[in-house]
Amino acid sequence: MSSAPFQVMKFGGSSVGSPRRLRQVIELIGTHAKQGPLAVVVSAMGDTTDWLLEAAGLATQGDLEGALSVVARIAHLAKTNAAALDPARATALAARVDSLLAPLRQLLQGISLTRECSAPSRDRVLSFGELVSATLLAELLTASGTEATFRDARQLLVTDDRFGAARVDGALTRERLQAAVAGWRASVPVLPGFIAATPDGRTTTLGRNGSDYTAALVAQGIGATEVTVWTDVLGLHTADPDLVSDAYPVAHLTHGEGLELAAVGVRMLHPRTMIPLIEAGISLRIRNTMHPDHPGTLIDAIGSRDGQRPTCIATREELALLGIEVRKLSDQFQLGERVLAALREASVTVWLSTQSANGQSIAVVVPRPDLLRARGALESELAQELARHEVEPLALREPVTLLTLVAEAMGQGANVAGRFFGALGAVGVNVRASAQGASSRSISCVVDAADTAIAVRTTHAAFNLAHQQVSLFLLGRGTVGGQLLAQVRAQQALLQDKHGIALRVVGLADSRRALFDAAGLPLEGLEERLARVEPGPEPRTLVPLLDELRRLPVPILVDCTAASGIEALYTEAFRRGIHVVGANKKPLALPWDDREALLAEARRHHVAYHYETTVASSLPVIDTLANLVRTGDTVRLITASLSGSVGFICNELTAGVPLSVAVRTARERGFTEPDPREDLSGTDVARKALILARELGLPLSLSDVALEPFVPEDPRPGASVDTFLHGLKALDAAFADRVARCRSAGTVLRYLARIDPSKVGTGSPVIRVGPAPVEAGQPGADLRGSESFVSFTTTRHSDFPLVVRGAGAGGAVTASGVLADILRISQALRGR
Ligand SMILES: NC(=O)C1=CN([C@@H]2O[C@H](COP(=O)(O)OP(=O)(O)OC[C@H]3O[C@@H](n4cnc5c(N)ncnc54)[C@H](O)[C@@H]3O)[C@@H](O)[C@H]2O)C=CC1
Ligand SMILES: N[C@@H](CC=O)C(=O)O
Repeated sequence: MSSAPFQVMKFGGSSVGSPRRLRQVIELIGTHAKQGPLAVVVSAMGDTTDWLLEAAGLATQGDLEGALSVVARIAHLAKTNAAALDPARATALAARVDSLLAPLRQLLQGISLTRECSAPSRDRVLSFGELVSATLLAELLTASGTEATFRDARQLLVTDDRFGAARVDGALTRERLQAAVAGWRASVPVLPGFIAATPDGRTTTLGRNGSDYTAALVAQGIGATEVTVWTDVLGLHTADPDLVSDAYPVAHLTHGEGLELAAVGVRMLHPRTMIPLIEAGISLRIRNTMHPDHPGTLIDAIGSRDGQRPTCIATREELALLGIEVRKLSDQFQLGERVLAALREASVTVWLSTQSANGQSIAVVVPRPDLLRARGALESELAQELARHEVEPLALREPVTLLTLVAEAMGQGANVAGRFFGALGAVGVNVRASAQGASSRSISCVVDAADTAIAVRTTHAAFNLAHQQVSLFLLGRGTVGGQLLAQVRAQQALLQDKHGIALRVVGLADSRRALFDAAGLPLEGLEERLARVEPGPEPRTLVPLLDELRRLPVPILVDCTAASGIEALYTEAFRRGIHVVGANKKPLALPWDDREALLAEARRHHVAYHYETTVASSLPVIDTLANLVRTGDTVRLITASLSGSVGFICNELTAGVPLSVAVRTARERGFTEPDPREDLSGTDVARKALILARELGLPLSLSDVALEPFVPEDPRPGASVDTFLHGLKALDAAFADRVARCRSAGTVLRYLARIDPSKVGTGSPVIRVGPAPVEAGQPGADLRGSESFVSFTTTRHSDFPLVVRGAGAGGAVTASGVLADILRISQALRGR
């Protein structure tokens, strides 16, 4: 017979709750039993424990019939499961279930007569769930070819008589288990979890996670090396997967981390379970019955094998925060000591307590259901001080959530607390209390319950995700917005894998409709989905959506509209800590004071406002200029062809294309503004030139620009774009003539901007925008298609101006510039 050490496997209620799961359990046990000695601990099937409580409750109310119908439900589940696994012996197994439950029926009858369910009776009632499942599992295993024997835990685990949460007599339990184990190698022992007995044989229960505790005690008693808890998840996750979709199973944890997580309320672990394992150096594995090949989580003395040490985020909800503060400075009160003693006396669990450095105030976090008791205990303890107004009335906050980060390396690096609180602060979560104790493995804080999901998601991302999540709210789904969506779709995976940036489009709006989902909008078919949204009332506001956006990681409002007045929305965004990336020039062409106020608002709230594409699309014009200025160069002159659309039209005209056709083509190719009159009037170029001049610090406004339009002003300004385009035919001949004159003079027609800072204070315009014949060989003469160019003559670049040149308009290039601005923000914020 093998002398190899035992393994212990524990199966929870869900693992044995249905024929399908039960079949997997039997297969698993069969496989593992062949590999070495095995002991099995099992919980009650499915919801049986809840049903038993229900039956006890009904019996206590005198409703025996109701109680017995619940027992029938329990019996039915057990019989159905057994019959499905061993149909040949279905009748015998059903009889077995009935005989096992017969004492329960009698017990409930007694309870219904006395209308009293004492704590010992309640424990006896509850014990039937595990007794039935362990008995059936042993029989089904044997029938399947794995020799197994039911072993009654009540003869092995000895406890005191605190019914409901009995305390185990470790020494006596170990003694009994050591004596029993010798007979366990020939046949797999199957023990009911959760139940034990007093030395005189009265049934007790072990409280929350009792079956895991049974498994740990059995493992310690029989000298096992490993306990596997089989459950329905892939292991212990970095955070509650219901709250964080990115949470992932942790491969390895140390015993210390496991204990810490158990202590702060991670449901899968309990401190009582961890202690025998730690004492005896036993590893704990958490694995999924449905995925037996997945290694799950291993918790042992070593922890991480590969340097990967994710931080687990644990939450404990349904708590209340009580604050007590002494009004005057005194060392008489011993406040903390008295508060904790009073709560202990009142049997109130304290999940967190934190005192001010001088001990004058203390905050305690208690279970919400115990709040009244806790409050009563404290008010009675401090009655005299409260009456004398030496202590402030108790401050109360509920519901709150305790959020704890656990990682072995937590205390070993600088700025863990900074990252933790910084991440929470960035999404507007107010930390109500915090504690980092002697343990270097955890740091906790208390947040309002309403903030639980955002707090967990944010800290999880800040500590665990190799990538930075970025939340985009896109305004505009036209030429630029549509291309941007396509580029995000195409680049998303690469950006996440190679650059650690996870772009998530959470909102999309056009001029009439909006879609928003904090979890991220699926990009496939998104524009079509927006188009199907019923338009909202006019005028509409997007501000409530900004309130949602601000709570997401790295929130960015992306403006791909040409809307006027949108600066009001930017201001609201800045105030909420939301960054803005804009292709829209209008907010930057506001009167000087308004533009300054807008930028100041962004600075005040420490958010970025990037607008590289407002001048010459994705060409690096603003960035280049900013670098020249920042590095101390002096810009003497800027000459530029700033309009990709008008540049394109000039080239088409030169090639003999009529003006009306050239404008239509420019529009079709996405080079023009939504209203091409903005281009042809020169207004769009004037805005761009103004944006550049202002980057130089010149406090100019649009009215300061000396502007000569490319096309004479439309005599019908209110006309539709189509009517305007149609009317352009009338100008075809004049433009053909203009171009011919240029050609015969050896020049090409261009539309240029000139910014000359030396003109400041001279009375001559600093900014000039207008058509100009350009001689061959001069900058701009050889521009092709929608090319733009900007030439900076500076102190350092005096002989040979610094020239930026390339496509200056178009949906795809502009969108790529917008995306680059988004990535600039994302990269700057990575790891924060
Ligand atoms: N097309 C180009 O080559 C370049 C364009 N830009 C700028 O990009 C912006 C967008 O241009 P396009 O995409 O060509 O325009 P577009 O007309 O194709 O699209 C504009 C979009 O904005 C939406 N919109 C309008 N007002 C809105 C509001 N208040 N809220 C939400 N959505 C609103 C419209 O419904 C439409 O979906 C403009 O400001 C333009 O100056 C900048 C550089 C180059
Ligand atoms: N209408 C603009 C597009 C970019 O701003 C242009 O043609 O330059």
